[in-house]
Amino acid sequence: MEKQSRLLCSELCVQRRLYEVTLNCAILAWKDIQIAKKHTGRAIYGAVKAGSSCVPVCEIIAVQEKDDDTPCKNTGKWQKVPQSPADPCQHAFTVFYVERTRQHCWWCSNVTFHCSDHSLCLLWVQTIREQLALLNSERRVNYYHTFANRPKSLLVYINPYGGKQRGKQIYDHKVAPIFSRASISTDVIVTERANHARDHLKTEADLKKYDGVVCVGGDGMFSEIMHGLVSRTQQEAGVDENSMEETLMPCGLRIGIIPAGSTDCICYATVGSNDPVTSALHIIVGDSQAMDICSVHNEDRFLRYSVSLLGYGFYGDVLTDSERKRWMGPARYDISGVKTFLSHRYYEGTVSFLPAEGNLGSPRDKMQCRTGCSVCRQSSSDKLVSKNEDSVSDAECQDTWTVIRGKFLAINAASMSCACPRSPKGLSPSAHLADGTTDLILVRKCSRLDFLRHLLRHTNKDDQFDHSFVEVYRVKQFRFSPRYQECDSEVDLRESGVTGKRFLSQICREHRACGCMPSQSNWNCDGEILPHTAIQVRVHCQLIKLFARGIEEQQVFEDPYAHCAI
Ligand SMILES: Nc1ncnc2c1ncn2[C@@H]1O[C@H](COP(=O)(O)OP(=O)(O)OP(=O)(O)O)[C@@H](O)[C@H]1O
Repeated sequence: MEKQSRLLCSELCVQRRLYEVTLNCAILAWKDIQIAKKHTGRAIYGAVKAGSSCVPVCEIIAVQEKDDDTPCKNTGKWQKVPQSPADPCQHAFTVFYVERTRQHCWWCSNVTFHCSDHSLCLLWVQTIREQLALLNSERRVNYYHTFANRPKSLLVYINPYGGKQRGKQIYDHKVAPIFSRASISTDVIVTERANHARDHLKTEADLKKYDGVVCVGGDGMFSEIMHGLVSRTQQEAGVDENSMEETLMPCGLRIGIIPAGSTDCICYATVGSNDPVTSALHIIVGDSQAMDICSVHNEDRFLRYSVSLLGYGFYGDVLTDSERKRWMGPARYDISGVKTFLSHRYYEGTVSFLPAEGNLGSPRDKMQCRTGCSVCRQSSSDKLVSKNEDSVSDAECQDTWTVIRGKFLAINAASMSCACPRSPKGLSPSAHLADGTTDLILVRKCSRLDFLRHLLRHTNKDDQFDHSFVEVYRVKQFRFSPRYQECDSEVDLRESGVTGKRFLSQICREHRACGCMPSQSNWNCDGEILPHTAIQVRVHCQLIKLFARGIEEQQVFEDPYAHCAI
């Protein structure tokens, strides 16, 4: 690692012990002078070992000069302000910074440095602020990651009814105070109805005023925001969303997710936790994680975008059933899951897909998408090259489509691992967030016991694809058509939201041969039911960016002082 030249180095007090405090453009480090004399061992980042600690400048949230008459931050108690000019605690400044805790969670820690000289105190505050300001004017790389600009102004949408209906409380108590500490200005809109945020983003919002959009809610709320932003971007670029062939325009604004829903899968897959403070800190430090989006069409009609799961058969049926049990709360997913499993329905149809080529790995290569993922980085540079060279488009590769007909218990397309606390590995553990592909998983008709074995493997270490009745492909596009084509009356029923008994009885009337087994399932598109079963799906590489950095690997840090050129 390249050594950085020192900007400041002073002897300052922390809790009345003398520390050598050093700042360079990458790191702020402080070392207990007495302890350091005794120990020469290596220190672990973020932990106070052998009396030394450090924090990367890009993870400093703010620095504040401490008023003499405020309570001491470190003890929370009021302390007498020393009068003697020689008192080393007379002037102080506090640095707020990111500290990692358990399981990818972050929290806002702080340390207060004291000194006797006011001008020295001011110099430290000013120099740290200058370094933070530089983060906005240049892209910096820390140990693992390139940082984009920190946001200064955000548009925040809060769903007050998501999850346990605590969205507003979570934002007001946990997020707003740290945004304000980091001097981020916000315009907050508490939604009044479903699709309020989507419609506002699509038509009204003055997006030029903001550096990002924040969604406080669950996956459904995120989907609203993503649809609003993607559609607005296409409108402004004159791109027709109904045309499958059009290349969609990437969105300029990043999206932050403050988790306040029931499942918060997208947040979990992109940050590694569903903790609101962690997400707020990722927003403040200006993280940037690109993400693919699938467009879903029926013929020449755009239906929806998807970022996580498109599921037909099992997951479609679970969602359809659970929608009728909304009054049960989150328990409905378990009940509908068991019911759907016991009904053991299979569906006939044809799946065609365009396989991913090149260095995009395979769904079974056990390469997990993590911060700075090399597969996603490669896709990003491939995307740039193909844009510049106008290379072979997917449309010219028509002859490589693969066609599979059969009876399926489930057809799933996972554009990310879909890991969540219930299924820590997710539906496709090696799926990538931003490689321009989706993992198409076909579970063919099999016995109930075999299907149960497959489902259980989502929760243990065994390979869930290692069954004769499961196939998995990494694809760029796919199509599905059910064996029994849907008639207009079925689509009308779905679109008008009439589901349940009436819908099933309609199908059973039309396909008497199947007894009470419906001939078609529904597509579950990121938790929404699609009105059509015959769909065409195309993955758009890195169409949006989130204020996230993907899931960080277990950290092994080097000696912070190695970077300080001390
Ligand atoms: N003010 C509102 N009133 C009613 N519904 C709303 C409102 N604002 C947003 N919604 C809708 O509520 C739905 C569910 O919200 P959200 O995703 O935040 O929570 P959830 O469903 O509990 O969590 P998850 O999606 O993670 O399971 C979203 O689809 C969104 O469109």
